[in-house]
Amino acid sequence: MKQELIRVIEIHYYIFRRCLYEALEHNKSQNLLASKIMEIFSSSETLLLSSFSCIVIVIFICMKWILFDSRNRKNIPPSPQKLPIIGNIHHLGSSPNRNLQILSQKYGPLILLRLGSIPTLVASSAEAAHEIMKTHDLSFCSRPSIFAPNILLYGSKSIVFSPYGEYWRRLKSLVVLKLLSNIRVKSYKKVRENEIVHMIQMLRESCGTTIDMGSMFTSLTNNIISRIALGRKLDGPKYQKLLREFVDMFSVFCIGNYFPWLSWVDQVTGTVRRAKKIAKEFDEFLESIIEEHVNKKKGEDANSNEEGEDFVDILLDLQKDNTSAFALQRDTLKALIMEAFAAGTETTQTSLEWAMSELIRNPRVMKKLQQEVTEIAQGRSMISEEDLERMSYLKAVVKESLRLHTPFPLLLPRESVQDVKLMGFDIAAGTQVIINAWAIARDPSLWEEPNEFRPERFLNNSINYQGLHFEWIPFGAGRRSCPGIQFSVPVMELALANIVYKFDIVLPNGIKSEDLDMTEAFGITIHRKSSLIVSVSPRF
Ligand code: HEM
Repeated sequence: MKQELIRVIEIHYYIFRRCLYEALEHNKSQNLLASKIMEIFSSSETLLLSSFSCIVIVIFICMKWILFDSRNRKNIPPSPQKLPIIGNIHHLGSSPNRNLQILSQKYGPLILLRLGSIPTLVASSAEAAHEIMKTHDLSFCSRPSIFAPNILLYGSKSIVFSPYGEYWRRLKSLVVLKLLSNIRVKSYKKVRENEIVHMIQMLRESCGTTIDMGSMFTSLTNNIISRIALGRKLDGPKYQKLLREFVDMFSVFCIGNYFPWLSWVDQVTGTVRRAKKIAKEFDEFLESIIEEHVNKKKGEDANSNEEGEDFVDILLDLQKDNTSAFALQRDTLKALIMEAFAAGTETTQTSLEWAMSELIRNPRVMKKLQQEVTEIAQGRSMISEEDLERMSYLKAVVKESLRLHTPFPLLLPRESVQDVKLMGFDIAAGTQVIINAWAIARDPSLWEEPNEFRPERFLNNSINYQGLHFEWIPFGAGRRSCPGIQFSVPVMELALANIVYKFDIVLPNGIKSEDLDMTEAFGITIHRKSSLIVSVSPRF
């Protein structure tokens, strides 16, 4: 090695001298200068100096060599073949959860993809999920910067897409303690029950004809969230449309999400303009709602709203609270309200639609559920939230449906904040992380007959919503887990219990229940591709 180094220095020094000589020789008029320079160059000090610079160059080369070698020695998770420029984007296809499941069967539970220019780790086993969201939760607790929330949520000022840090911590604890606490969510019981009565009325009116259950569940969840968040319903097709566009914007393809340096293309394609237009309209609407609340508070009749305080009321009070360590800016307030719509409506609506689809396709389960709710209701006109506690089969139905139809099949992307060793692999800081919760929930080594709808598997076991059992994580786990569980689960349970209690449900035009189309469509959530059109008839 030493000999080689000396030889390299000698050769470089010789070549350097030769080149200089040739270059100067070329220009005859500079001959004198050439010989002068060569003279200087041949002096012993210069020899020393140039030898030193050659050594520096060689050390630099060796360092690079060593570094490159150590990088090579790093244990990187397996990767399927990449295409030039796009990397592995083509592997996602139109059903990323299914396609990534297939890849994991070939390459193992941890795969490293390159989506455009973004290194992306995909985890597809309960063990990998446990390692990421529990053992190394702190290393994987950030979120990547994504186009839609940057525009729609005031530069990602809400919780979901905030990078990990003090701002996110304070905001999350504020929301968990003030907006989505157990007591607070219970206080909205009247709103939920009231909207369920309204939905049952719609179903009753549809008897003798058909009804689109998906649209009905959309109205139910929109009404509940808007009454709780804003104090009133989003009446009129204008706001319904705006809300639809707002939610849809989160699943629009943006080149900037894969190639940050190409985000200008999203300007050219009009995606940015469209998002800004929606954000502006939503902002104007929220401003008018906030003004309404401020004016109402001025004429303070504290309990004038019979539904109690809504989210805007609570947040405005927090804004005025000088004792709070966290100054709540107006944009943050609006981002939190928008987030409730973005995170809470489509997820709950989709879950309800899938649960109802599975009940229709599985008459045995439907019958068993109807027996349970009828027994507990004891002839009362409606099932109340208090009744739900005793409905263990209903709870199992909801959990089983969330297992087969995890609304966010890949959860929400995370990002590593530091280099970390994960199951023997080296994961670099800044790697995007996807957890295929859908694949885990259908893993045959964890679930018997995983593609069957069998609520019984959730009876008499301890799997709960808290994200402690990594084979079933529809709400995520760890620091970034969903704070909206207590908000959405009672809505799903109450809606399903009352529908199956009051009605028998069949598919129209004599379509057999087992022929119900269950094709999935991938968007912000995984939802039914076709509408769920049914006929209902009263049970008594
Ligand atoms: C069926 C209904 C719902 C499902 C399946 C669901 C699922 C999820 C999932 C998978 C995550 C990411 C967890 C992770 O990264 O580990 C999440 C985050 C979140 N969810 Fe939900 N969610 C639902 C309803 C709601 C509701 C009703 C709200 C609020 C009203 C809500 C607010 C949030 C927020 C704020 C976060 C971000 C947490 C963070 O980044 O720290 N979710 N949700």
